[in-house]
Amino acid sequence: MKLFSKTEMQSLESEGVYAGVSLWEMMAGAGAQLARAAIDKWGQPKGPAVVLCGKGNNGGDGFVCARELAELGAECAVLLLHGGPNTDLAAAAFARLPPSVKVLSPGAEAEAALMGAWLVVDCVFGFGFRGELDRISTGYLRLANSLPCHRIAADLPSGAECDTGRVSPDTLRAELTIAFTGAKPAHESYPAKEYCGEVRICPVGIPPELVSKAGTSGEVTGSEHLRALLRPLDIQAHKGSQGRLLMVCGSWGMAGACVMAARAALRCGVGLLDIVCEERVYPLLAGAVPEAVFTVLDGPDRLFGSLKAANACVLGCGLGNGQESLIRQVLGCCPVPLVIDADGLNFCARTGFDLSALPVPHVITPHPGEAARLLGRSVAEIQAGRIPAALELAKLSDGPALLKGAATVTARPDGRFAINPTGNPGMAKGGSGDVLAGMIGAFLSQGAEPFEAARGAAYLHGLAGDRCRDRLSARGMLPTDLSSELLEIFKDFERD
Ligand SMILES: NC(=O)C1=CN([C@@H]2O[C@H](COP(=O)(O)OP(=O)(O)OC[C@H]3O[C@@H](n4cnc5c(N)ncnc54)[C@H](OP(=O)(O)O)[C@@H]3O)[C@@H](O)[C@H]2O)[C@@H](O)CC1
Ligand SMILES: [K+]
Repeated sequence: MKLFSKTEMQSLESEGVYAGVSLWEMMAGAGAQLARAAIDKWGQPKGPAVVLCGKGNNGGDGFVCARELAELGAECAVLLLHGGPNTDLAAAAFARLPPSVKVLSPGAEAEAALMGAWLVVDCVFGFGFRGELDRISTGYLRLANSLPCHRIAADLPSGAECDTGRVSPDTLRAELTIAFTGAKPAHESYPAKEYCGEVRICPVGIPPELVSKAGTSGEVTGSEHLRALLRPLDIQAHKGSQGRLLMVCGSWGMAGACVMAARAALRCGVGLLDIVCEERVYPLLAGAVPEAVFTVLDGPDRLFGSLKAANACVLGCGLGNGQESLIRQVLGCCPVPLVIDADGLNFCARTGFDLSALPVPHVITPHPGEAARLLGRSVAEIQAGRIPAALELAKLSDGPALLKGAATVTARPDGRFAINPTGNPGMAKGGSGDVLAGMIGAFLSQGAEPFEAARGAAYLHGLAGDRCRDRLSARGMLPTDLSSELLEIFKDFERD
């Protein structure tokens, strides 16, 4: 599914106008959809509706909605939070308000009306909002959030930034958000996603062929992207043709990370798995992953030989921070695509290693803590703007960056990004990331393009997690349970 940024939406609007649909028709469509959606969701009005309106076109949608609600028999008031409209379009909508719709300004009467509302329609800001909410909006949105009324948002909950998914404190908490024409990044990325409630996409008159042809830099990953990764196996396949993956993972005290990454990679069809490890962890790993071969480290020559033989390499899961020279050697001479996870990333953050100088394709897979270390920010800052953080990480490393967490964001250095819709809180457990790194490594070793490998693996990983939750509960499921669900998913794909 495409995600339209503010400028992408504006150019689509212009194309719509060029195709003969006026902006006024679009606004009339938006306001009507909003009123209809509220009635459709909550039935005939059981009390007054208050439409909170800003100065821009989102406010204009609100005036149309107020007229529609009044025509449906609702007692309705509009509250002009920032004075009269400042666009011709919104002004035209304002001029068409019927006399039965009360027009209020901030003050005691407005507060009393809001407190008695059955329905609050949020038309303060749409995709034009950026930065922080002003004092007046904050006060009224906070009041609206505290009331036992229904709340519907026009396009976006006011206080949520369209392109970044950032929110201000007191952003409207909607039960239902009507996204006009198409979804926006903020509908799918946290923290804004949490404020949207149910999101319905409603056309407002732009010809559908223009919408489907429009290019967007953001999208939501879907099963079609996974299908593209899971190509049918060649009837003449042999172990050498199914991808040879090298793992430089696991250490004394953290062998489990390597085991989980290795098993996940094998489950994703890797033909040959070679694990580089210290001598003392070899017996442990050999018992846990009998399918793998091992490069037991007794000198750099063995490492170089294994790297050269591989099609891809996973570096970092469970390596700890005592393996600097090993990590340095891999980063310094790896001739094949690389997944850099966990302690590989911590090494880069600690030493300032320039990931953009790597001569081979590479994917970085930080969780918010690792991302914070790489970008020199706090975890809270990363989480407040996950899309921009992922884009910045992709630029920093000059390769795809996958920022883990709810609605994982995979970004490319050129500004394109994908948000992952699968997964659940049951996956927030040590080991989940190791499984994901192994899966990405597997697809890379089988020749997938790095961004596609990362976003497809994230989708598959979350899908397996959702099936685990349904079977085992979110609380009780473990990262090691993901494997059995991968098998079921692959069976479904092979049957189709
Ligand atoms: N695409 C479609 O299909 C259709 C889209 N339509 C609708 O148009 C909406 C977009 O309208 P829009 O461009 O007028 O922007 P909108 O969100 O109303 O806000 C702009 C105002 O907010 C202000 N402002 C910004 N940040 C602020 C802050 N922090 N604190 C205070 N003020 C702040 C900003 O001020 P300025 O930056 O100009 O100083 C400006 O005055 C879209 O979401 C949808 O609802 C439909 O009508 C037709 C079909
Ligand atoms: K809004």
